Amino acid sequence: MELSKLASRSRHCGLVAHRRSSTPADCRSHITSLSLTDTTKPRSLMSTLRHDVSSKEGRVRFGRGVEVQRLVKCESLQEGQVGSVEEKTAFAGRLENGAEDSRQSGGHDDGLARAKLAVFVSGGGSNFRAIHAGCKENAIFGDVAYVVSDKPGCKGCEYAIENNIPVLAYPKGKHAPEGISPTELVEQLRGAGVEYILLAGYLRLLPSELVHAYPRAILNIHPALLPSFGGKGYFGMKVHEAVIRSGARFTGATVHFVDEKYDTGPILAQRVVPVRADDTPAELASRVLKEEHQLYSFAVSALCEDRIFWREDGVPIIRKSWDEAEYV
Ligand SMILES: Nc1nc2c(c(=O)[nH]1)N[C@@H](CN(C=O)c1ccc(C(=O)N[C@@H](CCC(=O)O)C(=O)O)cc1)CN2
Ligand SMILES: NCC(=O)N[C@@H]1O[C@H](COP(=O)([O-])[O-])[C@@H](O)[C@H]1O
Repeated sequence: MELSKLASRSRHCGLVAHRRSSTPADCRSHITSLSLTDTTKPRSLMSTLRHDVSSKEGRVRFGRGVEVQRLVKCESLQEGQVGSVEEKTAFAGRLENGAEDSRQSGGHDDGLARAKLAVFVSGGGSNFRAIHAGCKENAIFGDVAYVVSDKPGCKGCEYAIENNIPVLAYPKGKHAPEGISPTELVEQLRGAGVEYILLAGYLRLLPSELVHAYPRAILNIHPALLPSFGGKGYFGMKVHEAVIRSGARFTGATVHFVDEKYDTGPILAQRVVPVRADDTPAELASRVLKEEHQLYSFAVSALCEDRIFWREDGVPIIRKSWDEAEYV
């Protein structure tokens, strides 16, 4: 799709090219537009771009749908040197057939579609309920399309059913004899157009098929400051018991992207919670849980609005707005 056509359809087509002080002030920039086919995958497009924009200069980000990234070259620079660029990008894939009326896009005036979410739970589901409330109040530009659980009788699943959200049982087990296979799980979620997966107190290891099917699109909330107090065996009250036993003066909550192992994926956001000398695990858990609800909603809101960019070293960072990074 030609850039000009896309520009007319998306509000995100404003180009923001920041010149570094080292770049000659007389730098004139011209835009090299990229023609784009609908089948272009953001990743291949970005890797194509990346070799054009030297890694120290370019910051690329992955959003939903197909991204159009414009390469700004400063002609007055030395041959081969590229001025630093930080560009807004446009997302062809999420535009709703040129939706003009912002109401069609759930209150956002840029014609983008709300993200479809799947939330994985195993217990009470308070983080899930906080996310769901955020979606209903439009604090999160998304909708919970599915709940997945290894314990379909848990309170989180009861809440889903009360709110007409379909529940999938995964994996098959004593609490879920009707559980589906990893392949069926991927097919169901992909088939329903789910774009992001949110683990919220889910206590099983996600299968690698799912992790690979959703690169940079699965988040987890952990009730401690990773990488401390994480990994196999660290879940629920066990985490807070370990924190208190260790004598740590601070704990907190972590939102991270999910990889194939427990709690080792890239950290996206954290909040600190002081530990009190006389804390019981339950008292500490309660204070941390309050922070989790706020932090997770904040992070999921950024995810659904494509306000996460990835630093060259692989650290994801939330943008408070298009022009301002917020390292939380
Ligand atoms: N592929 C991934 N799957 C999951 C991750 C992850 O980071 N990558 N995070 C966990 C959530 N989690 C911590 O945040 C976590 C959950 C459970 C365990 C654990 O030790 N589980 C026990 C079984 C517990 C039970 O079934 O009652 C175990 O595996 O022996 C550690 C960390 C969710 N999945
Ligand atoms: N390692 C995973 C883990 O311990 N997750 C934790 O389980 C609790 C679930 O509460 P919820 O079901 O009320 O959201 C939350 O504190 C969450 O951080």
